[in-house]
Amino acid sequence: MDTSGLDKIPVINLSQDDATIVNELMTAFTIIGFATLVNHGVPQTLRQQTFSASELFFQLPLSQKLQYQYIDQASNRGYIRCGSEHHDDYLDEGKLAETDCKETMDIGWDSEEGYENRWPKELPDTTFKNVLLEYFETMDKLQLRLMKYVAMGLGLAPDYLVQRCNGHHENLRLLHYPSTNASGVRGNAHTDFGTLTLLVQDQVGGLKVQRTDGTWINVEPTENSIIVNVGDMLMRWSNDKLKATLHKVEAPPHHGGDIVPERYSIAFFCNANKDVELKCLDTCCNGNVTAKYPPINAHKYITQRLLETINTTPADSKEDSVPTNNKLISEVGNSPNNGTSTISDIICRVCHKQQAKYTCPRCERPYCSLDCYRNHNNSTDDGSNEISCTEEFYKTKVNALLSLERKEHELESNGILNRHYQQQFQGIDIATEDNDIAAEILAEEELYRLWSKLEELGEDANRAQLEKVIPPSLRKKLQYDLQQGTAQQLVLRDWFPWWRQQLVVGSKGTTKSKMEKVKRSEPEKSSKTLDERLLKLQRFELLSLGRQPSPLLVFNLMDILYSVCGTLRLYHGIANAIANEPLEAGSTLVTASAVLAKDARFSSLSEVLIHCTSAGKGHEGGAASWNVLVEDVAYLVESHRLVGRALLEAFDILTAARREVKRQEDVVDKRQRHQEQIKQLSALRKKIEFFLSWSQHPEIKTMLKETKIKDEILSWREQWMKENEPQKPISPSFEDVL
Ligand SMILES: O=C(O)CCC(=O)C(=O)O
Ligand SMILES: [Fe+2]
Repeated sequence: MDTSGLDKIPVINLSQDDATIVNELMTAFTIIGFATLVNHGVPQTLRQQTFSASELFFQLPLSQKLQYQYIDQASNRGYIRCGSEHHDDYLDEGKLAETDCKETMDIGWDSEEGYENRWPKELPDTTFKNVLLEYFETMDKLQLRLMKYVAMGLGLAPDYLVQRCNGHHENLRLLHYPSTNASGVRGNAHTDFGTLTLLVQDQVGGLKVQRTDGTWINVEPTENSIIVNVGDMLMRWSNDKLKATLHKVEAPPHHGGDIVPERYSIAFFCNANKDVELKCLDTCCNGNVTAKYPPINAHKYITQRLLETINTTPADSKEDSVPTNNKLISEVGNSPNNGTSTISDIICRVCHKQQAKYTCPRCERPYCSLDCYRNHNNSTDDGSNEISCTEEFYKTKVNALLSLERKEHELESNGILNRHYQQQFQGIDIATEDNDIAAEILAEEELYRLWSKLEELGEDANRAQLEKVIPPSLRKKLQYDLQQGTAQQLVLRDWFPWWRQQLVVGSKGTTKSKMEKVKRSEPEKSSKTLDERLLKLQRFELLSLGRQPSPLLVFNLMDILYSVCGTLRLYHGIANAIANEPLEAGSTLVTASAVLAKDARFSSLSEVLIHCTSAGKGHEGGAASWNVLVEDVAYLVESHRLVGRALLEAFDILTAARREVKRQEDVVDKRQRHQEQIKQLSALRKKIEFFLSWSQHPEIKTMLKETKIKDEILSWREQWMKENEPQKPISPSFEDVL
């Protein structure tokens, strides 16, 4: 329906009779997806107390707020600093993505098992935690009341949606938009993800809702009203009958001076229960109306949307870094050196800090350094937001090239498949054939030039075309480079060990090594479904014939984790390991763990750690030295979720390796050997499964949390390093990359 004539969003009085409310609400939701609620029953004092709580929190120094930082999208709780959220889907044509100019604090249902709200110790419960919990409950009641009306309006039983939205799968978000010297966007245009959002705003204003003709309606602040809007989840559920409308926050035009004041708002995002399958409601797809969206699990949907939006690792490793959005004047309570930097067109459009020196040949985005070049993503011209530049693209190209090379080599070498692709290049004697060229590693600029040539070819380039673009001499160089790992590092997406991400987030006073500078972490598939997968694990008692879990197993677990960390580092994460080198990754994983490879048993901390100091051999050419990996293990073992994730990734690597062996079985006549490998891999998977279910046993969870195992490992490591010659990393080049 055309809303170009609409100049304000409808106001609905909730003290009317139900039938009238249903009618008005449905009209508002089907036309514009927004309404202003009055007489809603939420006490004015509670609203004021909640705003005061929010102010108290955001006025804390940044260093303190960062102690309560958002950890991950599955938990969806904690503080997110300015510049961490982006909404690239709805950019105006030709506009570059900018992060939102707001900081937020997210609070979930306080009694949810496995997730904890990050209550700031600096603020008394009476003025913060208790107030927010009361607000949470009050808003929950209001949303359930509204869901009843929505169900009635959609022709469903009144409690149909209530029953599916009463699981406290909600998220109370405090928002603070710091003062700014620039007019323009403070929060980019977006639709909300959930069912309904209940929003209250202070008197500064700036919220705008899009009309069908692309213009915007101002949502003026009014005392004591609540704005409600439809989110994508409800839009999908209702098959687009109810509209999730684009909205954004802009700095108001002027406020008597150059500086636009800070703004506070409070959003209560409501979602369907975690286990709800979101599929078109029966009353919304009948007759000749078909469902527009495929069914999806509610929790998965939200987590996925959050992953696309929130970057949990912006400049967080550096407390005092300038926020990525250039418009900030100051973050309240922050040091004055968080000041403005006026942007000109030649400021790097990736980090927004340095002067831009180069322009991406593909998207013409100015950037300052190789790092920024690697990190820049850009929406395509048609706004479809595919990652069209950088590593994804190059990776596809190089993979295409590699697979051609592979095929050829396989034929030449009589179908030998079970080999690392780097080994395949040994068939070509680079050093003797073309010594001069091969000896030097392909310069980065040269690689980029090559990439852009490849790009011109398009996705379906055939071998002849590739050969034309990549002359034989250059191919040798590229192969050599791949062999050396240099090109691989260029083509692989930056990967940062996810367990270290938590380290940067959490622990104050930890010595920060070079590795801990945060890079973009891998939003891995497995992490999205981590909790679902952990919950599905067989109970430990069932696997171990009713025996109680032995706490001594933790030493064997450490040996496995040591190997998992080394493998993931070496292969730049699970996604890459599985997609490109499942067999090699599987074999690294197994050989570097004495428990997996030799069924070894460790019975004390020092026994396993001494083993680790020498187990680097298992990671020949590996990604990090033993002391880094031992530190990795220390950070993993204190959380059953992190242990669970690491083991699940080990499990996935073994599964992928097994799949690869099976695939080869079809091609190569080596059935018996392959059958044995498959058996071994299956047995190893079982072993990992055993450790998985052990690590999620309630007693073990508590043990991991409460014992000082992390500290013991770290102090053992310090001591060992003092007493023994500090060992050099096995492969410093990988460390440098990290
Ligand atoms: O701050 C506001 O007024 C709007 C916030 C918003 O739209 C959101 O967080 O989804
Ligand atoms: Fe929103």
